[in-house]
Amino acid sequence: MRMNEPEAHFGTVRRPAGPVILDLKNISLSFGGVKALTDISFDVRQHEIRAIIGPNGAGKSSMLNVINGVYRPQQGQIVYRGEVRKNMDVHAAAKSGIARTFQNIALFKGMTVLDNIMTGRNLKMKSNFLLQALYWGPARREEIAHRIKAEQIIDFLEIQAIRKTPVGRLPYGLQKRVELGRALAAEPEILLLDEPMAGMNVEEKQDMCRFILDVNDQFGTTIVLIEHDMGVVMDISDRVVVLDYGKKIGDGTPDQVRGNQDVINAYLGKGCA
Ligand SMILES: Nc1ncnc2c1ncn2[C@@H]1O[C@H](COP(=O)(O)OP(=O)(O)OP(=O)(O)O)[C@@H](O)[C@H]1O
Repeated sequence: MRMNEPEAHFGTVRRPAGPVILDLKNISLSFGGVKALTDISFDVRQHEIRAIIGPNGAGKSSMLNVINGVYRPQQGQIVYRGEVRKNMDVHAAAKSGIARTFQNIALFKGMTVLDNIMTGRNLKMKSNFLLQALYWGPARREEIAHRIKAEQIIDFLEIQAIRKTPVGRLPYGLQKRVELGRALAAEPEILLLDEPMAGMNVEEKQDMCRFILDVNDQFGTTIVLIEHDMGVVMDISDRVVVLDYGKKIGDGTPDQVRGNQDVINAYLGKGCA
């Protein structure tokens, strides 16, 4: 639907998707006797918004955890930016430009919004611990540069008014926005979002949709997201992959997936369309 030509969404014009940036080939992952993923293959194109959907326990979070190196699949291959990734761990994934948010917010609740977003810059910091502790010379200049970047993200996400507020005091929807900000602070090439709208009211969902589309459009960030709200998924995604019991049962544009009988059956069977 939106692979080759930009379309208007929430008032923005989408940039066209580029070449394949992430290729997942025949991924299988088990936990003891539980098969979380069985022979899953799909790819992600540069700049696209790629959704992973499926009923509870389908393997969606496991898939994200494979992509960012939390889990190592027993079988299969991951090709990122044309290179087969071996022994990927979370740190290596983050360093190579893959950032994520979590289903349950993972922020430092006692710290301010600004400080939480600054933690997202850690991987970009070059000066050593001693220089940072002394706040001297290069460390000071670096800190200032990182703060400027953090402030730009705060402006982009329209959270200037709460930049000094401890995150734990914020309503849930704003905490989710701060979490997005922290992931953006790493300037990722691929952003993995695990249920970015979970627990939000309609207005908060609309805001989050707009920010996801703006991130994708203005920074060119490739986005892979898990989301249960079908309206949102079908509205903002370029392509959707559907999992059920750890197997892939559908893959295509929102229209193709909507008309896929296996997908309809899986959702009707679980009663959560
Ligand atoms: N760390 C783990 N140890 C054991 N089993 C796990 C682990 N993580 C996931 N599983 C199992 O793998 C399967 C897929 O789980 P996963 O959380 O990936 O599904 P999901 O589609 O994200 O579900 P939900 O929508 O409920 O979050 C489930 O049967 C789950 O119990």
